[in-house]
Amino acid sequence: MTSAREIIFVTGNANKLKEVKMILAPSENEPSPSFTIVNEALDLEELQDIDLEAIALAKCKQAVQILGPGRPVFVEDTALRFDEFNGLPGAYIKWFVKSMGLAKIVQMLQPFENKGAEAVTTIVYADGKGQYHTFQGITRGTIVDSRGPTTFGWDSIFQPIEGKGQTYAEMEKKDKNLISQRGRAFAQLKDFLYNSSDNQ
Ligand SMILES: O=c1nc[nH]c2c1ncn2[C@H]1C[C@H](O)[C@@H](COP(=O)(O)OP(=O)(O)OP(=O)(O)O)O1
Ligand SMILES: [Mg+2]
Repeated sequence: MTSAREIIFVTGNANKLKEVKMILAPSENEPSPSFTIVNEALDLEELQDIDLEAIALAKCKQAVQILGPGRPVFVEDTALRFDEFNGLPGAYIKWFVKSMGLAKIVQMLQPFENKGAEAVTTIVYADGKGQYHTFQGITRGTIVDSRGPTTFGWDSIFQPIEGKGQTYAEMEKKDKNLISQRGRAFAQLKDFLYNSSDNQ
């Protein structure tokens, strides 16, 4: 048996890595894929932009520059867009969580009736042959008072519409992955990596 091709996931976020490894793993009846995922925890610069694809592409190009052009690599950027704020904080949500904390983020929406939000994960995969491929997943939800463990970003204040009234933080990982923006984006990358003939 030949050794599996390595694909590098550049992220400094251990929670993302854990979810992505679960999502990309073969399901029960699927044969093992011809690749393995390895992690590089590089701290990439992130473009200041509203355009989520532009942010993820710039992040991926930087990873390619650091790791070398011949190595397959992907990055993802995850945004939380409030309807009332026309999509902000968006990609800046990381800095809101870090600087303000979850309770004040919830309070920002207190004057408004509309607590609707969408979570968006944008992946850019560089195939090691000079091509960049983009995938995106979106999940709609509501911003609520924090419920559940606060171990992963804004998981405890985001209640997806499709769930059973639980926040992401209250859900089992496998259930979150079934409906989450990350689950949806990586299902597309999984399909691409498992099935695309020029990826063997
Ligand atoms: O499913 C999620 N549920 C709750 N919170 C989440 C989720 N996914 C990302 N997050 C948080 C992490 C970070 O505070 C921000 C995204 O920022 P983002 O730049 O994409 O992530 P990061 O800097 O932590 O890792 P990376 O090294 O991959 O850029 O939202
Ligand atoms: Mg980041």
